[in-house]
Amino acid sequence: MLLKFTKMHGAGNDFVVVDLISQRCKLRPRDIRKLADRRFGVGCDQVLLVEAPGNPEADFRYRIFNADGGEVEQCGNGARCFARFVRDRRLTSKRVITVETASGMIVLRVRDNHRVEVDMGAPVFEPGKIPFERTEAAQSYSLEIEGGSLEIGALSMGNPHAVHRVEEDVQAVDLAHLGPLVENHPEFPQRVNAGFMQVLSDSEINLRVYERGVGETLACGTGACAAVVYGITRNWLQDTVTVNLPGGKLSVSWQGPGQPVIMTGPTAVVFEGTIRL
Ligand SMILES: N[C@H](CCC[C@H](N)C(=O)O)C(=O)O
Repeated sequence: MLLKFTKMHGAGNDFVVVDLISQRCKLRPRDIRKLADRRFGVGCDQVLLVEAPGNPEADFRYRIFNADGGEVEQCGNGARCFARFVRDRRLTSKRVITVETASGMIVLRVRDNHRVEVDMGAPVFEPGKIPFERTEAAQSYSLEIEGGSLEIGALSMGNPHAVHRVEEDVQAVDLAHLGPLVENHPEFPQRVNAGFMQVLSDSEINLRVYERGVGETLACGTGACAAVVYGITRNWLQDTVTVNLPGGKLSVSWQGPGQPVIMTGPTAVVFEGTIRL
């Protein structure tokens, strides 16, 4: 089977985007893994599928698959690239695009210079909905790791996040060692994205994310949202924050519980291609 795709990235978090409206084909997990494979395929952190909506309120359905082939609920950097992709391919001329995802509806607003603003919806703190095996929601939790403990915030942005504040330079964190220990911690039954943030001021953080199903990525949109929400709940941050990630900067705003998290950032098209699956 020949499949047309577009390679894109949002602040270095890279994607293979496939229009399944114009091309009718069924992708199995092994096809997703091949698309994402950086040697035997195209190579990306996530594969994004563009489909016709099931919900009449939505313009499109947006499905997200990690490089390991697993389908996930949300991808913030991918949502921005999704908006650019559907307009570049003339699937819509709208600048405000409503999209159906596995974790609910999100709204994409196309801004200038290929930047896109995403209403990511409200964060969820109930442990059972993250999911995180604790009985009570708390501002922070002590996670037992290798005989020690890590203080984390835990919340869902549609997908699960654990965020730890480091006092030192975030570049000094041994993410290759700590990341998988958090990602696969038994108290996160669907695994978790592990964020490590360094607070520079009440309006700027450095962040690195070891993503569930991928490993460390150059940027994580939902991870940036989760880190800012955690920082605001701990009174370390005010309501609009610049998030410096290894691959670029995102702007994240949140006005408090029950309110949506608004994330704005860049999109880039790298190349278009056809792959034989
Ligand atoms: N690895 C994430 C999905 C992609 C999230 C990230 N790329 C973003 O921009 O939000 C998960 O398993 O929940």
